[in-house]
Amino acid sequence: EFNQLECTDKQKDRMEEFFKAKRAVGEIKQDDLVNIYELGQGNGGVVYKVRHKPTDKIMARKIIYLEVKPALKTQIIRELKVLHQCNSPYIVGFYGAFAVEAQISICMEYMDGGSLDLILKKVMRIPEHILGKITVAVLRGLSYLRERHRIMHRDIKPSNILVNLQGEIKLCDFGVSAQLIDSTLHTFIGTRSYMSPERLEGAHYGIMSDIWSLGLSLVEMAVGRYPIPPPSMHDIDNLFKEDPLGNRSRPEGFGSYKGLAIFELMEWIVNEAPPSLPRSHFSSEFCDFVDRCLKKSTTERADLNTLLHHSFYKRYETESDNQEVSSWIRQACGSDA
Ligand SMILES: O=c1[nH]ccc2cc(O[C@H]3CCNC3)c(Cl)cc12
Repeated sequence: EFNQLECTDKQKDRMEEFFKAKRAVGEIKQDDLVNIYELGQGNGGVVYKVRHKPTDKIMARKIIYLEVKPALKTQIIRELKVLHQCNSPYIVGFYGAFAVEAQISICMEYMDGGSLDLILKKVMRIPEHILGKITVAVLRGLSYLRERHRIMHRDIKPSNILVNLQGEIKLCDFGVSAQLIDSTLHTFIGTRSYMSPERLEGAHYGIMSDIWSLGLSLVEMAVGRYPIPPPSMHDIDNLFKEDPLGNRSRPEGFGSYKGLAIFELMEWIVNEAPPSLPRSHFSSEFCDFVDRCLKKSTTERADLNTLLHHSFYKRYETESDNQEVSSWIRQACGSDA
């Protein structure tokens, strides 16, 4: 089910625990689930924290409303079954999927730390050593999807990277069902794009497009705001001005930052220079890592294997314990705001 070699003993134990819980749950029926509250929205669906009554198991349930012909709905459910084989410490667990009328439900492992976009809103910026651990998890998750399932993620961004209080970091919302992708392409709503220049131009795209999205996501989480158009040095000084009271309130004008309209953003990504990290606040390895991810030309951009040998990745791949991330997540979740 998953490559024994790549997992630490603790990761193996956790995977076995999940498989045990999944066997206890068995086939999920709509009437066995009760909604607790909404967790997030995205990719054409709403995600709820739910309880599976027969086992009292807490899960995340993504509901996608799709008015499609029954034949397509059956195809989507069949394609989603591949998720039963997606077992990795870096991919969020899958309990099952089912369809009722125009609703498709995807039931997944609940991650009690939430998604990184919501955490970012609370903590303003994510420190470099945490971003190093996030980079390791994302690259390993992308490698797993490519090596074992020959798929790319298609939607790498902070809101699709989930964390839990044990310090685990996992990917969700990757495009496993071709039909579901086709059926929800028109539902794009959003004010930002993590799509690579080649994808925005309608050219062929693949895993290299995920690498661009990772680079852009890392710059956003490091600086604390969506990095297009790139913040000026003045903006950076403002963003990093440690408030004397050390409180978390954002500098004035931050919240009211008027971003570009989505089309202008896409034009900027295609026509202007890519964003980069200010060397004044980050290590040269980190700056170099994101520069290699954010090359506009796919031939210059680093591929997955190059990044797995990059000094920034190497610096964080050794520590296998989640303790450091766990305590950071706990203080982030605990922080008021
Ligand atoms: O706990 C979760 N487990 C699985 C999935 C999931 C998805 C979530 O949000 C979606 C919507 C925005 N991006 C991902 C959120 Cl906020 C949480 C979870």
